[in-house]
Amino acid sequence: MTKTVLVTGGAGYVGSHCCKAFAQAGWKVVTLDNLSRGWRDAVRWGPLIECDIRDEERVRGAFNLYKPDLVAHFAAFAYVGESVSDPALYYINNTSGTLALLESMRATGCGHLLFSSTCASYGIPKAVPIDEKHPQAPINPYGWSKMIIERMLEDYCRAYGLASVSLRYFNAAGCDPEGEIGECHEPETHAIPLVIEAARNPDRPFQVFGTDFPTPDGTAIRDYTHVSDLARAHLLAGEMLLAEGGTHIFNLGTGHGISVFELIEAVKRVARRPPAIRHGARREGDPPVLVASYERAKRELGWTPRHSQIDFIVETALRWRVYYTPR
Ligand SMILES: NC(=O)c1ccc[n+]([C@@H]2O[C@H](COP(=O)([O-])OP(=O)(O)OC[C@H]3O[C@@H](n4cnc5c(N)ncnc54)[C@H](O)[C@@H]3O)[C@@H](O)[C@H]2O)c1
Ligand SMILES: O=c1ccn([C@@H]2O[C@H](COP(=O)(O)OP(=O)(O)O[C@H]3O[C@H](CO)[C@H](O)[C@H](O)[C@H]3O)[C@@H](O)[C@H]2O)c(=O)[nH]1
Repeated sequence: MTKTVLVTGGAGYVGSHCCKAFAQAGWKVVTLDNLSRGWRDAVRWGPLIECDIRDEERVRGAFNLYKPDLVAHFAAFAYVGESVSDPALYYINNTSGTLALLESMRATGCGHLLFSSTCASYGIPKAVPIDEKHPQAPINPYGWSKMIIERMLEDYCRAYGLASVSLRYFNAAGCDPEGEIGECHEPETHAIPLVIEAARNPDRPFQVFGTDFPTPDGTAIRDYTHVSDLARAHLLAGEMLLAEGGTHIFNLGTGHGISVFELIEAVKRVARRPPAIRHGARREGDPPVLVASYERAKRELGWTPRHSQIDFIVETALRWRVYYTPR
């Protein structure tokens, strides 16, 4: 029988790629998004319910109508800097919003959830690669707003039987290889789209946030993971969850770090143009190195990244930027 997934935040970057992956695997997909930071035209694989996750009456109506087997919960705000200047926004939208969603699930008998967590919940790592047993010590309200949700999910499992998987993404990167959807944040703060922009437009140079990190080339190292690989992990996690239940946590990364200078070189190679660059100060709260161990996802989900070579990430992001961006 066809299974149904309700995707909160499905009009956003990672959520829309997941909608595509589930639809391609034969699932019925329903998106629930208030379009506060998402895009109507990214919703291509099923209906859009334009609604806030905190609007419990309408959310419960959607659950009663579509009777989803699984919820994939992406809806959140995700700007670290904004979370520092306006933490209330993050605790209200992310943490309290998720609590409202959990209550709607409980009221309507939906018992399976995939949750977008983040490597930001680890804070400054004590050792890399980071595995799931590494202590969580967020250094900003965004990370806290997500870590508290992981805790809620454990308690909801113990008391009410809610089954969940928290997926701690490292840096989501790249765009749909078929060019149907891509990354559109406004404002864009992520490194890859900004370096690409700097290669296309010398008037918009890319500012390197810190060249004095304790790394081989002095710039910060991140684990860029192709968004289509993340999407496939959600599908595998959803199937596992329906079969096994329980509370699970998985890192999603590649185990391979790329420095900001290496990223700039990759864009130069792929775009065949040198991006305009400025060297700037470190951004507050940026750890020097964030690299995942994804051994648990490999072992328990059978997941390994397939599309996360940096040149392919840049190629797909560039293709989207050139052909598909204007909205
Ligand atoms: N992009 C990354 O590198 C990254 C890394 C780690 C974790 N995450 C997490 O993954 C998820 C998706 O991130 P993204 O980059 O796709 O963000 P995004 O902003 O592109 O998408 C988020 C979507 O959620 C919607 N939304 C926000 N608040 C809502 C609410 N209250 N009700 C209904 N819809 C709401 C927005 O309109 C948007 O469409 C987030 O939870 C984020 O914290 C992202
Ligand atoms: O203009 C810029 C933007 C970024 N960077 C650098 O590029 C790297 C990647 O930065 P991003 O902003 O693309 O990504 P982050 O690693 O800061 O953030 C990602 O990981 C976070 C957890 O730390 C959150 O989960 C967030 O949602 C997710 O995008 C960092 O070293 C950053 O300092 C620059 O040098 N210049």
